[in-house]
Amino acid sequence: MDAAGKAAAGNPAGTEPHRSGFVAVVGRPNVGKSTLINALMGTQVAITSNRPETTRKVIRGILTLDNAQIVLVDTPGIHRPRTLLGQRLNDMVDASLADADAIAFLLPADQEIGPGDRRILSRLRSQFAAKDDSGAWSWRVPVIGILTKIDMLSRSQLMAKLVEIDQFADFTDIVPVSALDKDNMDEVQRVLVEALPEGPQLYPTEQISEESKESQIAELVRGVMLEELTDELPHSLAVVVDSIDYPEDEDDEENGGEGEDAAADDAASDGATADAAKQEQPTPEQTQAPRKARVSISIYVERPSQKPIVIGHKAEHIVRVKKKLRTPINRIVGMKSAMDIHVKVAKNWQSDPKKLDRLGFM
Ligand SMILES: Nc1nc2c(ncn2[C@@H]2O[C@H](COP(=O)(O)OP(=O)(O)OP(=O)(O)O)[C@@H](O)[C@H]2O)c(=O)[nH]1
Repeated sequence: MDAAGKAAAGNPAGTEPHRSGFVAVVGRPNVGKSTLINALMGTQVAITSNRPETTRKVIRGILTLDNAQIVLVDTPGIHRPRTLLGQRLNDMVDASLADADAIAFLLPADQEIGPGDRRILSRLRSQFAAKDDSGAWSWRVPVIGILTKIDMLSRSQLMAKLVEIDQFADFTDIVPVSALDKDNMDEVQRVLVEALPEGPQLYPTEQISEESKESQIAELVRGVMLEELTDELPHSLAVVVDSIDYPEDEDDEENGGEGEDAAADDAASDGATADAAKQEQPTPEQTQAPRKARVSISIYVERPSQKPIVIGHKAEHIVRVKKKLRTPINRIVGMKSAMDIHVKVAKNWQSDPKKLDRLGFM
């Protein structure tokens, strides 16, 4: 009996029980996890980019409906760890899977099922499935196969793809979707709700994310930076929001002083960063406008040679990041804000446990 059948059987009066729980969204890099979560949420909670492995933190979107609350756990791309960072990312995936009530396994319509998908499947099976006497796998939690990006397929290709996915794993259900075209989103939502156990609302209705303001801003800055950098820099970029100072905190001398020192350090190190530092100096307008929050952001690269690439000619990347993110950051901070962005070098941070801790990859 499916989840809906069970619910109806246990609920003779016919009123739908309230359901709630965690849905782990898994899939290989670039499969469309963030886009799907955003489309389900109807608001920007997870970053998207056309480059793989942009999702480095587990971000939860909390979707509150009349009959259910779905807590979406976005996972970093599951991949073979090559660095300590890779290992920690995989640990995060384990942690977000461990308390999952259901799993949404995303497979892209525009690519063949490949070794990456098989690796995820075997990992899910080892944690969530058992083989019965006949050799068939049965899941301990519902595992929904979601075929993403179906706008890229013709109708006949779609049918063939659904058959292929059906043969790939014993999914509890399979739903085709295009998050980009908002095609079949209602069905995804319905199937996810049905996969969840009965339970009360877990978070207040107005809460859409468990992320702190600092992490939300850091993710946004990182996403826009990756778009800016196209192919120039690999994923050796980490972003940390050091502080958000509201106007009443502005006379906190320690924070203000640190920001200026960092800008001065940047200026001293090379010409390109001097431009950026100039951009970072508060303008007279900023210093006279105390009703702005001050957001202090550090962007870490692994080598000094990467700094000018990140900053760009005449600090063009920094300027564009600020321009693109002004409105979303004002919204997160809750008032008008000014960004101080400093580009710093943390040598080999991807392999240094202490640096990883400091950069938030605990
Ligand atoms: N055509 C099409 N493209 C999509 C769709 N959903 C996502 N994409 C594109 O696929 C790319 C990757 O999407 P993301 O949502 O960032 O993928 P992700 O799985 O979160 O990626 P990682 O963070 O690397 O794990 C982006 O260029 C999206 O615009 C879709 O429904 N249709």
